[in-house]
Amino acid sequence: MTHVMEYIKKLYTFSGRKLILGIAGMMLVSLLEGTSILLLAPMLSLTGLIGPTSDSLPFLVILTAPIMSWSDEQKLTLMLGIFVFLFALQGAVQRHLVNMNEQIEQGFIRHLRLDVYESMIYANWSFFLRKRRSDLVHLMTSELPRVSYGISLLLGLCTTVVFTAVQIGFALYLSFELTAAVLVCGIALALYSRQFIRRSRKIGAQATELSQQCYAGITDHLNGMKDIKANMLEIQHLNWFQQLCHRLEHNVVSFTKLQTTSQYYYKLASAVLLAVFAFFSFVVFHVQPERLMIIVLIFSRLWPKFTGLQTSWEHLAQSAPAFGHLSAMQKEIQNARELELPDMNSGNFEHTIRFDEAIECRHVCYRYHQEHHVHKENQGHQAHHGHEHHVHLGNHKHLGHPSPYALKDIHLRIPVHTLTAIVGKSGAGKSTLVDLLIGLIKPDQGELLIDGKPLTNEVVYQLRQKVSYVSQDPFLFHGTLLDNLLAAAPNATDKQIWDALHFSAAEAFVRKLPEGLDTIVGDRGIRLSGGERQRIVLARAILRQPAILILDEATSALDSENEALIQNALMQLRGKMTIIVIAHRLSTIRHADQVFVLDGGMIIQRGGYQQLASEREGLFGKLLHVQTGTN
Ligand SMILES: Nc1ncnc2c1ncn2[C@@H]1O[C@H](COP(=O)(O)OP(=O)(O)OP(=O)(O)O)[C@@H](O)[C@H]1O
Repeated sequence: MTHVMEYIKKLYTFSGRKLILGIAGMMLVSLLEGTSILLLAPMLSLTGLIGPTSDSLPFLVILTAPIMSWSDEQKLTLMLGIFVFLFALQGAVQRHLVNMNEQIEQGFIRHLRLDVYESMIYANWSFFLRKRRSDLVHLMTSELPRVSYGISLLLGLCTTVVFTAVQIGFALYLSFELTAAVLVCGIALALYSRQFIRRSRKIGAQATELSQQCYAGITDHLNGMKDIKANMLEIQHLNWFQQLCHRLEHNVVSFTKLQTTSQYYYKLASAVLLAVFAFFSFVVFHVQPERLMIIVLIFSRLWPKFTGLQTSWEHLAQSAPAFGHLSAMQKEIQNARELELPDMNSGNFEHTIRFDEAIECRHVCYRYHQEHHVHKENQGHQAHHGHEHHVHLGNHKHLGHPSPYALKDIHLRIPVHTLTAIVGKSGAGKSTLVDLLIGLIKPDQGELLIDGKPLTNEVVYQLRQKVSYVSQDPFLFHGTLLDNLLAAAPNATDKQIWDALHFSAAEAFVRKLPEGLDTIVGDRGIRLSGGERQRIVLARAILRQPAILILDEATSALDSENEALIQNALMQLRGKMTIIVIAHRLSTIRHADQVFVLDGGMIIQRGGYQQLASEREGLFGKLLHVQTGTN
């Protein structure tokens, strides 16, 4: 419950006085309701249902003294009038408070949701490398609503506690001994019911784990649907999902069973207690009927409150693991925060880097942390066998041996307005080097310089503002072609858009589409071919008019004709833009000003294309030989 307390504090910080006001208001409502119940006694007395009450209910004497001379009819009218007034007032105040509480609750949830999303979006890239995307989706769409529900329960619980306390006060006034006896029984039952709370928490923890697995599995399956279908793996995935569904079902049913059991105990206790009280009141204490009637009335209102408190508490305990999970994730996300994003459009934003000389790497080393590998293994287990998934929260926890260096002693200089090519075998470290050049990951050793100045946290966003990066796995979101293009440059004109499409050799195919720029591209651009997707993403990159254009295997899916068109377009940008190209097809980098050849995370060759091509014993020469078949 520590995490629940943490969020109560946050709620108080967020809502401030309103929260206290809400609780105070609820006290007033309880008071009004209590008073209106007390009024039942004089009413019953007036109607003759119960006898004279002066001895047993002293407050009646005080209440009825000023109207003693009135006729019974007048007294009853007044009593009924007050009764209706109190109930109406109580209803109105309650209505207002319920609305206010809902506003507090929803406002807090909005604040929480935005806070998590904002921290997530500003978390560094390393965070995303070690986290499963589905876990983040799960957090936002499943755990947050559970926390929201928990907060709503908590507010309800506060209200019920206040309400019950006030009613206990009235009951104590009416009959101290009997109310005390009810309280002792209530407390005894609550203590006995602690086991239900413990079990609720356990069920809640299971619910978190199962729903996390469900999100992860479904995401994996949907992402790999083509492979699943093509390799006829449907049955395996269906079996896995069936098992998970059984566990989810069992989880929910167990919680309902637990709740109905505890409610049954409370009901049973209520009947037994009422019978025992009635018996002792009549036979042993000889309590007058009117007092007994009021006590029964209060008991029948008080006991359901106890039951309600128990039920809410169990629900809260069931949601508590979601609070714990959210809290841990929030801390981890906060720790991974890259830096505050400056307001680029504000007049105060100062561009301290100009990038008019070069980007340099000086003796840079980098390695992915070992936990990534562990994480990858877990993903497989989790998706297919439902094994428990251990997530390391807070500070990085390194398991096993450190992973090998993905980059070792990288020393290079990329002058502005040149075309630089990075080549090497698969896994050589090319993409890692590019991630490093744009500050997505930070070197473990060595440094990165822009125009001779270190690339610090403060300037990394300035650098990225100047970069357009086309990754190996280009991303298009579900929307029209135009939406996707405008995402990068919202103010681009029609001409700029068509120029960019022309540049990326996409103009012809877009013009042929029946819907043109209004064509919906589907999830991740699934309705386009691989090559079409690459060309649209390239157009989008150009539309930003970047100072640095980075193409990571950006034309790998293109036919030679379209690739040649793009090569020509890139040639025209030479001298105007800094271009960094990662390519497997060496023919595409023939015009590069300089080439770096990577192997095992190290630069093993560097120089001009022709120079490297002539070094036949070098890796570049060998790769070229394999690709062109020349000697
Ligand atoms: N997220 C990651 N976690 C752990 N190791 C990684 C991660 N990404 C890459 N690696 C490892 O770092 C090394 C370099 O990978 P990188 O992706 O930079 O190679 P690459 O030269 O771009 O390969 P390719 O040409 O196949 O894209 C590889 O050994 C790879 O297994």
